[in-house]
Parts: sequence; C-alpha cells; structure tokens
Amino acid sequence: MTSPIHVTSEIGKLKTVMLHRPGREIENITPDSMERLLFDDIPYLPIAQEEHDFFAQTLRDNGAEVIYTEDLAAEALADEAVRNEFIERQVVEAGFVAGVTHDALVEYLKALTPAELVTRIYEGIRKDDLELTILDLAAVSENTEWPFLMDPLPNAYFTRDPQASIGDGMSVNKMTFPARQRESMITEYILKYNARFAGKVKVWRDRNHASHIEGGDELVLSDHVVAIGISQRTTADAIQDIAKSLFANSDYDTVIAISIPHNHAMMHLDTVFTMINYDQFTVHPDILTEDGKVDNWVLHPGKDGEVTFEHHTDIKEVLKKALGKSEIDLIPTGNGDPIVAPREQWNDGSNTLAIAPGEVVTYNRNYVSNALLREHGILVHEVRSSELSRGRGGPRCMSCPIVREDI
Ligand SMILES: NC(=[NH2+])NCCC[C@H](N)C(=O)O
Repeated sequence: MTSPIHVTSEIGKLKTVMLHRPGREIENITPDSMERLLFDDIPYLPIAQEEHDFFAQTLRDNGAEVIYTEDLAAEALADEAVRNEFIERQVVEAGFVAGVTHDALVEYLKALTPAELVTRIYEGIRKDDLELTILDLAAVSENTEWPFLMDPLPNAYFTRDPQASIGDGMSVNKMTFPARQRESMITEYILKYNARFAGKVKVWRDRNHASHIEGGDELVLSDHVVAIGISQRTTADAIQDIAKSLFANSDYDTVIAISIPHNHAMMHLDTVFTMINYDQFTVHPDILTEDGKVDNWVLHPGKDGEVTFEHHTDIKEVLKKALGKSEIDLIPTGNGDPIVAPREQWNDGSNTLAIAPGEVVTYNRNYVSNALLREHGILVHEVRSSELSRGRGGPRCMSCPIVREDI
C-alpha cells in the first residue's frame, strides 16, 4: 500500500498541498463574536479571496498540486448514509444533542447537496435559515441573542491546524477551542471516505481525546525527527501520546517538545519557529532568553512502549544533534529589532512556508524579515497579505502539505 500522504520534512519540494479558499464564513464574524472565533478583525472577503488565489497560484507556479478541503469533503460525503452520519455528528458537536432544534438542523442539512452541505458547515447556520417554532424547554434555553445556531468556521483557511501530515500518515487533531473543533471532523471524513485517501492512511492519533494538539505546533524536521510546540494549543500529554504512537508505528524515534509562551500572538510553534533549509530556521527572538536558550525536552522510545525524555535549553545543540549538522543558522524575525520583530511576528513574519530547501513563501508586509532571509541566501516568494493576515496566520498556517519530495 503506498500512502497518498508523504511528508518527511518541512522543506522537501512541495508536490501536493491542501488549502481552503476563504468563503462567506469570514463575513459571519462580528465584533461581538470576533474574540471567540479567534479573529482580531474582520477581513474584507473579496480581497482575502484574491490574496488566497494569488497564494494558491504561487504554489502551482512552483510545481505543487493544490487540492481544496471543500472539494475533498464534498466528494467524501457523496454517499447519503455517510452524509447523514456526518450531519448528525456535526449537529451534536455544535451542541444540539436532541430535541426540536437538533431535528430542524438535521432536516435542513439533509436537504442539501454534498457541496452545499460543506459550504453551509463552513458558513454556519443561522436561526432564520430554519423555520423554528419553540416547542420544548431545550429550545427555549438555546434561544440566545446570537443569530447562529451552528457557528461559522472562519479559521478553516488555516488548513495547517486540524490535522498534520507526518511521514506516511496523519494526526487528526482534537483542537483546543470550540470555534475550531468541528474542522477536524471534516478531515476525519476526508480520510475515511474520499477515494484518494480511504483505507490508505495511517492515523497516528485521532481526534477522540481530551488533550489537544494542533498542526501549527507539529513540525516534521526529518524522516525520524519531529518538533512539537508545548503551547496555548498543544498540551504536553498530547505530545507524549502522539510520540508513543509514532515510536510504535513509524520510523520516527525523536520528538523535540519546545515550550513557547501561551498567548494569542504565538498560539502555535510555527508562529515563532519554522524550518526553511537543511540547517536554517526562522525564530522569533522573544521565545529565546538573552543567551539564545529555550526550554525543550527530547523524547525517545523507552521500555515497554513508554518514552524517555531529557530536558535541554540549548536549542541549537539539540537541533544539530537531531539533524546531524555541524552548524544551525537561526534567522531572527524582524532582524531582532525590539519594535520590528514583534510587529512582523504579529503579522506572521516567522510563519514561512518552505516549498523546497532554501525556498520559501512569505507575506509581503514583513519586509524586514524577508530582506534578512534573502541576506541569508534564501529564495523568497512574497504573497499579498492585507486581509488574510487579519486571521493571525501566514503561509505555513494556510497550507497542509500532503506530499513532499524526500530530502
Ligand atoms: N498554524 C497556525 N499558526 N495557525 C494560525 C491559526 C490562527 C487562527 N485564528 C487560530 O487562532 O486558530
């Protein structure tokens, strides 16, 4: 069985990548819901779509096949029984376990075609989409001011996070905030029922867990080393859990767990640290102490399926050893300037997507970081970023590599 997924590094030439084109879900954000929906502003959709199309075209122009979650999901949900099960689970996870509202939502969604269903799940379902009469007590308590019964999923264009390709398999993630949790159910159905993936993909860890992990924290450094952020979104126990599964079922034998601040600006490891070449990384200076240290733990297979772990602080030394390099070049976001670095990090200046060793896609607005990358010999393709950046994610967040060439 050859897997349709193959990602053994962050930097191997990108062959297939999964994106989601932002849709009307973006317009279903309001000032009141913004924080809960994990946005800092409301992007202007037509421009966000133009910017996203430009991003997709940049990837295609450089040899990548671009596939869209919305298309994969619609294909996966072609069968009526599968679709009905998906609808039931989406409605339950949106908080309607039974009762009048549950039934009305299920009925409404069942009348849609697969493509419409997927679009509506992303956009959210408003009360006034349904003809609802309040007939039971549960429906009375569900009748809040908020116009949506099922919230929009505006973060879906950050396809990096609900799942992560590692080697020939995936981790399908239990996400941290309710605003995003239903996103990874879409991945689950794609892997299970889309002909491209069905029956061919190993799942290292599924979404049926209490502890959470998100793809922005999962960095594939080589064919046997992954780095995972201990962050606002990824817990240490989830890391230990996926490490055990990788050690038991794959060629991975090293997990470097890197501790980063738990805040919105740096919600994932890939907002402060990315791999861009065999021996080059971007790093936001604020995660390092003055002498360049950061708490990290190196996990290896132990006895009886357990894992061993050692504490380190010298990340350069850890990377050198894990990757077998004599030097590691850490390139600071915003050239380490105390104003430029946090400004450019906020707009994802550290969130570079490597499309080949030493070749990256970045947002054009982070011009100080981009100039520095070029000085360090990196080939930089800039993409437009006025609206997309308002969701607090950059080129790495907006892409889920499915196939990369081995390095
Ligand atoms: N891989 C990433 N850094 N993703 C960024 C996700 C941003 C999104 N608004 C969230 O808070 O979830």
